[in-house]
Amino acid sequence: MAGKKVGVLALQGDVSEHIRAFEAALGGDGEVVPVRTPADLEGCDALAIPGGESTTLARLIAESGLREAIQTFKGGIFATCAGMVLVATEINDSRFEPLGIVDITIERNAFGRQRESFEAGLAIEGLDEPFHAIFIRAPMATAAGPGVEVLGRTEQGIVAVRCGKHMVLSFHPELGGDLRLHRTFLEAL
Ligand SMILES: NC(=O)CC[C@H](N)C(=O)O
Repeated sequence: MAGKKVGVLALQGDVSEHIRAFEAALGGDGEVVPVRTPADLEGCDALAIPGGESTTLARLIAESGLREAIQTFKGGIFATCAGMVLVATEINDSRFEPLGIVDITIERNAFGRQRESFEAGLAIEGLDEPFHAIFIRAPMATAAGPGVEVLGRTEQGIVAVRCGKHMVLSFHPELGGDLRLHRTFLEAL
């Protein structure tokens, strides 16, 4: 994973947390850059799409001209929470079209009002110890296509998947200081 360049979509959401987490995971070997335009994405090996508000992010992605640039991006995508909604092929919200990059069907805010926010020790495929996962108004996947590997689920549904170089998570690994998933992602680039 030497010398990788990671872009973090910097239009809305918890951008600085993602930048800090990837800087820590790279440990000085590589660089992390904010992505606001298609030109910023050029030369990146990966793009992180942070949590935030997916309806707003979808609008800002379209306005910045990044929609097509992300759809044709050859690197790995690390999508969390609202990012998970955005990369999906299908969502239960007709207000915007997701990017259609990872073959998953998404239910937004899937855990209901009483559980807007919760934390859970989650078993994840490939990790020896459970991952302390922080969920904030999280989506979940109700279905995953044939090319998609399910890495983790709760009683309600799928919360972590991989698809080629992409890693897609309902929760927020950029909060909490556990960088195992960042490292797994970077190693596969
Ligand atoms: N923390 C988050 O990213 C929440 C995502 C939000 N519920 C959405 O669908 O946009």
